[in-house]
Order: sequence, then structure tokens, then C-alpha cells
Amino acid sequence: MGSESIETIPCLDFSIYDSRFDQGSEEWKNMSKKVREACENYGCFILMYDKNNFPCENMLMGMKDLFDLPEEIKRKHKSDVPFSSYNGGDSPTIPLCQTFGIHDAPIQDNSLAFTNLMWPQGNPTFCETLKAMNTKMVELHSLILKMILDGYGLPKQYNSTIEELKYHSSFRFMKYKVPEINKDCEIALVPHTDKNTLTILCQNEVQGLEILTKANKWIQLDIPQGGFIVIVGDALKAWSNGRLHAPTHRVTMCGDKERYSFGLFTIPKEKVKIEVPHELVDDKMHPLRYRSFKYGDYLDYFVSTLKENALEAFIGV
Ligand SMILES: O=C(O)CCC(=O)C(=O)O
Ligand SMILES: [Fe+2]
Repeated sequence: MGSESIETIPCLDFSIYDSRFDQGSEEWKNMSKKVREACENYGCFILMYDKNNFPCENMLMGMKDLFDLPEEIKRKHKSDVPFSSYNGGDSPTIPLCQTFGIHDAPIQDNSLAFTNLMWPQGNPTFCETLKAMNTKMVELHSLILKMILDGYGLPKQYNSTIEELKYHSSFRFMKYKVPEINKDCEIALVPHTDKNTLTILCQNEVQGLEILTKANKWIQLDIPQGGFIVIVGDALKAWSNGRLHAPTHRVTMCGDKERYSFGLFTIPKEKVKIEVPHELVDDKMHPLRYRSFKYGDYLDYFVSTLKENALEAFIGV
């Protein structure tokens, strides 16, 4: 055996942290430092939550019913927002994966409109669970982004930047099919970085998410029940002058059980300029890596080129 140690993604216990948590306390500062370090070193971490606060089990149950609906009903979900319409698993980038994206679902009408489109007879349980899950996940995004600000010791004036970085959200449902019988394992979602600000995902008991480390090694995540995975996206990486890492990740399906995951993706306001805070730039260790940009322009660029290194190509100094 070699002496190489296997890297593990940090696991942070957030069960006592909510929006009412004392943000000046030592505990808060310690956790902010751990969040910052995890996001710098890995671009992701596992977050253990209080099960009483997040209706994950109910959401996973509801989404099984959603994916069991007839294809012609699911196809009714169409959206102008990129990657949000129903995708039935026939895309080359997501060969085994079916997805729905609901843009700005916390706005009550969007959750209701989506539910009523899928279940014209109504499905109040699904709708209420979606709204509750959304609200809680948006709160968690705010908490983590605040911790990142505090982890860098940035002044409060940047709170408004956080608001802009998480201005929109997309709630996404994913179902991964089992690989064909003659295949052991199959890539179900091709390697990519998330283009948004921050992603928080929850899954059923079937693992499959893999992260490429900075040392260029794929590691399989083992996300426990009661845990989310938090992933830094390109927009947050750019804002942080590349100090936070946006990890390449993929999903590999093995075995004979379907995988379900859902997540909330926060997305910057399209028209606002994303600009690296001057506090995160210095001549020696952290020279400026990214020019300021409008997020909407970056997304257009990515959608039209689908370049793997879109961020560097678009705004790299
Ligand atoms: O399903 C997962 O665990 C990962 C999904 C993902 O990476 C994405 O939708 O961007
Ligand atoms: Fe992703």
C-alpha cells in the first residue's frame, strides 16, 4: 500500500445553526472559518442538518410521484430559463437523468402553478412541501454566504452583494435511472462545474455524486442521511477572485436502485455587475484573476459555447 492518504470532503454539523443563531459568537466565527476553508480547499462540504427543520423525506416521496407521472404530463413543464424545462433523459449530457427546474419557486405562485400543471386535480401536500423546503433552503444559502463573508472578515456593506448573488433561485428535481443490465456503472451526469452561485443538494440513499479534487482525483461522496452537499458555483468563485474553488463534479450510477436528488441553486441577478471585493485582491498571493462581469452575459456565453473552461475564457485576466 502506498502512503497516499485518501482525501475526504469536510462534514460540518449545522444542526444548531439557523437564521436566529448569534452571528457574533465564537461558535459562529469558528464555523465561518471552517466553511471558508472547506470552500477554498474542496469547493464543497457535507452539511448535517436538523431533520426536524427540513422536510427532505416528504420531498423525496413527493418527487417519486412526480417522476411517475405520464411523460406527456411531465413534458408540459416548459421554461424560457436555461436548463429548467422538463428533460426526459434524452440529452447527451445527462444520459440517465430526468430533470425539472422551477425558477424562483419561493414565489408562492410558481410552486402552485407547477403543482397544478402536474396535478390538475391539485396536490396540496406536494405544493406545501415544495414551498417549505424552498424557504428553508433559501435561508440556508443566506447563512452559508454570510459565513463566507465573515470567514474573510469582509465588512457588512457586502451584505447587499450577497442579496444580488442569490437574487434568483432554481429548485431542481433529478431522477437517475439504473444502468443497463450489462453495464456495471455508467456516467449519468457528465463532469461540470455549476454556473450559479451556490448549490445545496439532498439525495435518497443511493450514492453516486463524485467530486474532482484540486489534485485531479475523483472521489466518491458518501453523503449520510440527514446530510446535504453544498457546492460552490462559478459565480461565487469569480466574485471571490478564485479563492473559493468551484469543483468539477459528476454522477455515476451503479447497482440496481434509482437515485433521486433535489436541490436549490442560487443564481445572481442578471444585470448586476459581479466584481471582486478589493479586500480579496493583493499583489503577491492573490492578484486579480477575474474582470467584473454581468452574470446574464456569462450565462449567455456559456449556453452558446458550452465551453468547459467558460469562466476563464470569458472573464479570466
Ligand atoms: O444529483 C446530484 O447529486 C448532482 C446534480 C448536479 O450536479 C447538478 O444538477 O448540477
Ligand atoms: Fe452540478
